[in-house]
Amino acid sequence: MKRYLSVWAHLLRLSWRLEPRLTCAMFATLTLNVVAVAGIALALRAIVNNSMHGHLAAAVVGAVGAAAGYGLMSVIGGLLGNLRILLVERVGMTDLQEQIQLDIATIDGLEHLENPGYLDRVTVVGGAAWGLTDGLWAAITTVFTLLQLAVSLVVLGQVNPWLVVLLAMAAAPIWAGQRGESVVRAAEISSAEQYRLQEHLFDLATSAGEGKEVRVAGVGEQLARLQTDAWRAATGVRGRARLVAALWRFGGWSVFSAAFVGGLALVTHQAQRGDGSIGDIVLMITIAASLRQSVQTAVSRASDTAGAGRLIVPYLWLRDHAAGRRASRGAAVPAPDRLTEGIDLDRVTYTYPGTTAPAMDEVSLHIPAGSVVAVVGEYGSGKTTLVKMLAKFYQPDAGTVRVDGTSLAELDTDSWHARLACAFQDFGRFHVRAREVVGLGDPAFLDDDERVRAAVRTAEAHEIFDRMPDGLDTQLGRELGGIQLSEGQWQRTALARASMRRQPLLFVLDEPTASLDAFSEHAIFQSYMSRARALAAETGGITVIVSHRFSTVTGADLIVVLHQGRLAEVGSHQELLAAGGRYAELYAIQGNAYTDPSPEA
Ligand SMILES: Nc1ncnc2c1ncn2[C@@H]1O[C@H](COP(=O)(O)OP(=O)(O)OP(=O)(O)O)[C@@H](O)[C@H]1O
Repeated sequence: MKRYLSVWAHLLRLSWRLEPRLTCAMFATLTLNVVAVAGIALALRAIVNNSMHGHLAAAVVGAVGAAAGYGLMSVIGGLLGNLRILLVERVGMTDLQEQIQLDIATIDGLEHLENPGYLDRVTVVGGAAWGLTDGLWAAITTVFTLLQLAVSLVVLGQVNPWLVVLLAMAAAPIWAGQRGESVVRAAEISSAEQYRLQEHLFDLATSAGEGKEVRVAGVGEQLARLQTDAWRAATGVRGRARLVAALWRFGGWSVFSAAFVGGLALVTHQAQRGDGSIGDIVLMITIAASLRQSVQTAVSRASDTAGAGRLIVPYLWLRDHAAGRRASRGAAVPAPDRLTEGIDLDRVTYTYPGTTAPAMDEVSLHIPAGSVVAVVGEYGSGKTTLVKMLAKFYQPDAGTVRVDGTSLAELDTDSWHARLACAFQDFGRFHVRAREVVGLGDPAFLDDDERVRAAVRTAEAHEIFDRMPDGLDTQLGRELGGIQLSEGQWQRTALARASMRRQPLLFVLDEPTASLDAFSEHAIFQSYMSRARALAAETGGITVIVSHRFSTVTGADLIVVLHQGRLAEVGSHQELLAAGGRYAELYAIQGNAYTDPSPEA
């Protein structure tokens, strides 16, 4: 509870710091709302009683008070809603959202983005800024609405203590409404499958992709019939549930109306007996009419507060996780200027969270400075995991990765990342301008068009960029009104991005040509081989190429063969062929597959 309150307190301080005037206006409006209803009711009573007793001046004062109260009431509702939205937009969606995004984007490693247990929380908290800030104002509004109810009850209680029962009765329509809603929700859940089915059938019948098969098979009519049946089944269940919900609401309102009539009779009787006044009747009607709305507001804002409470747990988890990761960095050693020895893996073992088999199993390997290393192996043998380990995206469960003798765990992550250049298999498709899609590879040179163009040339991507309608200003991605690229073209943009850093200590190409044709692949490997040699001479930088196609990596200094997370073999192409082991076998199979015409062909 203390930690929950600390989050609300933090958000309130944030609101005060960023938007002091809006925050004050919000509190002022809430305070006016507390007294408005009771004030109007008292003013109306004063008008009636004073008019009846001929006190004209006092009746006029009451009328002015009532008019002011009604004026206030008519703006307060809209004002509260608008102020709330403004505060959420200007505080939650700016500062808090930025802080959440920063935490997610700067946590060391990838576990929080890959491990399903973490990912669920990251997904929730990633979109939580609105709900959290709104939750603060929901909690404050709940408190003020309860105060408003308390004031109204005190005023009613003065007329007749039994009228306090009206409050409980005002909750009846709300309770019955919620019962009805839960019936509708249950019906929606039970008919969700039929509903999804009819949506799916509709998509099948109307989309271009499946439309081809639908026409060839001639099943258009059947699909339309099935879709209608599924629609009827889903809406039938939902329609009946809405009817039940309407009955619940009717029942709830009947209870409140009965209590209202009872209250009216009581106050009227009191007035007839001379214990009360006609003004009391007007006062009671005014307050009772607003009771249901106030209870409704208190209930719905309290439930919004509880809803936001569910966001607090993942939000606090993210804050703690990010802080813990930052603290565990310790006194980090900066990355070296150049590599002299190289990178060593010493019995490195790693199992992905939530899995049982290690993706890297006691891998020991020396990668000399300045070398070109090819990592090969079947699907799922651990190639990408190895390069991610070198990039310090994961901490080994056991064993150590050393860079020129310093454990990667001790190296400052940011400074190591600043000396990496990577084109990953699951490359990013950034919907930004052409200049940025490449320049983001080295933000320090984002606006350096010459450097961007050089990276484009290195990635052999100039043909794509030359054809862009607005050159480097071209927007990419159709959703943003930009041009659409093919998979191969997106991959080239990733390669160009990875080519922005001129002097990386580690240059990773993880299946950089998987979406490209054989001709492009050959040209790219030639280009990157000579770049790797230049890099080796300048900084002792290592180039790691992951590939399925053995024929493309024969020129590497060192070929690392992985099998089920273990190091199967390591050596040069010639050494591995001579050894006649797994590499030689797989190389022969791939060679035959490319050269032998298949019998069916
Ligand atoms: N994020 C992850 N969470 C859980 N398991 C993972 C994750 N990434 C990879 N794995 C598992 O780890 C093993 C090694 O995967 P990895 O991607 O390193 O293999 P790979 O050799 O690069 O495969 P491919 O050639 O298909 O890219 C596989 O069994 C894979 O299913």
